[in-house]
Amino acid sequence: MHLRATGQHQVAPEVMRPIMEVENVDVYYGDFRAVSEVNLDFGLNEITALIGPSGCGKSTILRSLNRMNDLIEGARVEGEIRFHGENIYGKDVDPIEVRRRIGMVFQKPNPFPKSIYDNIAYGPRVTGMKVQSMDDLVEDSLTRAALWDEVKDKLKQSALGLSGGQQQRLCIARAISVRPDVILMDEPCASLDPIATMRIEDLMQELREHYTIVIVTHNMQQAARVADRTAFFTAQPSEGNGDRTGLLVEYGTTAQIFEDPQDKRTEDYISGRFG
Ligand SMILES: Nc1ncnc2c1ncn2[C@@H]1O[C@H](COP(=O)(O)OP(=O)(O)OP(=O)(O)O)[C@@H](O)[C@H]1O
Repeated sequence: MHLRATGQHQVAPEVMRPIMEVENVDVYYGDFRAVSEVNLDFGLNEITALIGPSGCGKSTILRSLNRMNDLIEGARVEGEIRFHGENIYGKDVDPIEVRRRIGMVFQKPNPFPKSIYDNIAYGPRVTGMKVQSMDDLVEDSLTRAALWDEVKDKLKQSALGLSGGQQQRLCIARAISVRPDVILMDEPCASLDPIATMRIEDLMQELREHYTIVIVTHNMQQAARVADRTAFFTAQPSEGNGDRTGLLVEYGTTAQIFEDPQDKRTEDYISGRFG
């Protein structure tokens, strides 16, 4: 039995307008090759889901998209990842600027132990962004993250007093505040209840009007609901030392991946026979 793809993906254009291109990418942790030869484009204003069994390298690839892996000792990316045509690993590229333009939201909401207002204002301040009115920027970011109405009367209160779902929307607002083009989400709903999860999924559909989203999810129904395109990864023993290396098996529109998978490994995974 296949999951039916039910989300906005049905309108995914056949011809993608790529904003990011991943070309022949291998990612290593020391000598260990965690993922191998990934080729993948991300379409402008699309939601792309990365799915696959545990350990296949989804988070590793996601972190390489905004040079977050730079912060992990021993991590190394080979190949090219282009953003608006420019290699983000190029010699003169500032990784801080890369992370501003390609923001990230993590599995566990991680607001700063500061006020709601300061959580949003922090990024623009430390990056020296020119801001006409910080109040307006805070309101705009919280509105875009569908949180403004719930917090507008308590902006000076600690962000840690918010519910998990609100904290995650705050983290999305924080990512938005520095005006990124792309938002990477690493299992953003993993710690949330079904209602909070639904709010984030609805929010993602609103955000894709203005942003490109790449989401790692364990939840295939979620990929089927939200993503325009889906990439299925798996991990296979590599020759020699028995390590398992992640690889991209199949990439297509979400409808194609879930309803007409071309590779048996994809079919087995989405039909629950594996993983
Ligand atoms: N910081 C690290 N140092 C060394 N190895 C790592 C590190 N992070 C991940 N790995 C290894 O890289 C491989 C891919 O891990 P990764 O977390 O990217 O997979 P994943 O598909 O996101 O898994 P999960 O779904 O369980 O989160 C695994 O073998 C993992 O053990």
